[in-house]
Amino acid sequence: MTDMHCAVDAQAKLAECPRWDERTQTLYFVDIDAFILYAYDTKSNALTKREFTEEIGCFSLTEDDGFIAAFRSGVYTFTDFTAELTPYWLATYDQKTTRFNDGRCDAKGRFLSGTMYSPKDAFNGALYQFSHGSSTVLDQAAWTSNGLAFSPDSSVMYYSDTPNHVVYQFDYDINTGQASNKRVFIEFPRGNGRPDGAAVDCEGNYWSALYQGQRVVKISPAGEILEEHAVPALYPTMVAFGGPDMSTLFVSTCRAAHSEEELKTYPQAGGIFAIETNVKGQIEPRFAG
Ligand SMILES: O=C(O)[C@H](O)[C@@H](O)[C@H](O)[C@H](O)CS(=O)(=O)O
Repeated sequence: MTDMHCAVDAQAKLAECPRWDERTQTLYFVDIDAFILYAYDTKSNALTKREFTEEIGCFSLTEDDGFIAAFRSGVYTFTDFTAELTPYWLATYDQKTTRFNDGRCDAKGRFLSGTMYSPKDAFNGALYQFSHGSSTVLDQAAWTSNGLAFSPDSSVMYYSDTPNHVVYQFDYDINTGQASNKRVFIEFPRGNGRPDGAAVDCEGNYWSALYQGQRVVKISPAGEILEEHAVPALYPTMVAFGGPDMSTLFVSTCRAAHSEEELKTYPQAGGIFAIETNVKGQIEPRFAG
């Protein structure tokens, strides 16, 4: 396996939600705190951006090549990279303390996204599910919703609460969208990184970006750490599989959390890094409406 290299030197405040478009070989990602959605065309190396007026936490592509995205004020759709936003679900939570953070679609095209409750004095972070105009709260017991991912057969849903250093598993019924039997999948010791964004490969392994842990870990479905990969930044935030054969692992990173002294060691923090793996990732499901 090759070392991790910088694929996009974005210098982002908080790069997150890398998402591979297999149809166009484009890597999309956000800079949450700069209110930006980026598109990196891997064929031309062109990087384009769209600026919004609030934090964009995460997004999924749609079946008709549009976007559904979760912001601070709610969930919106847009038909292409530059199209105007159409409200899908407006926040019922307190926007002064809460915003959407991590999310993705399940295999039936339902969009799920969890919220980040910044005061961290109550477990107000919730996991929402959106489909055909309706919304459902699947869980409400987190500080920072993160690490949402699904097993290849959709029978297991993963969901992390970053500041509490834990990743949960749920049983997931892809036909009904119901999640049940919440249990701890893995807990990480304090002081050496905490589970941020994640992806599951085609073999069912859970790849987790360890925020403040300077690495990505590959974890078996049974919860055994199989591999660790160092990241040239202290704060990896999320991973995504992509590339011509879906075996490239992209890793987004946060720049703003580094000190000026740390940035001398990690000058490309805030970038998107990449490493070739010996497994294939799942193609991301698209929002069905
Ligand atoms: O990258 C993310 O998912 C969050 O937006 C980050 O801010 C990060 O996960 C969060 O800050 C971690 S924690 O809440 O400080 O533990």
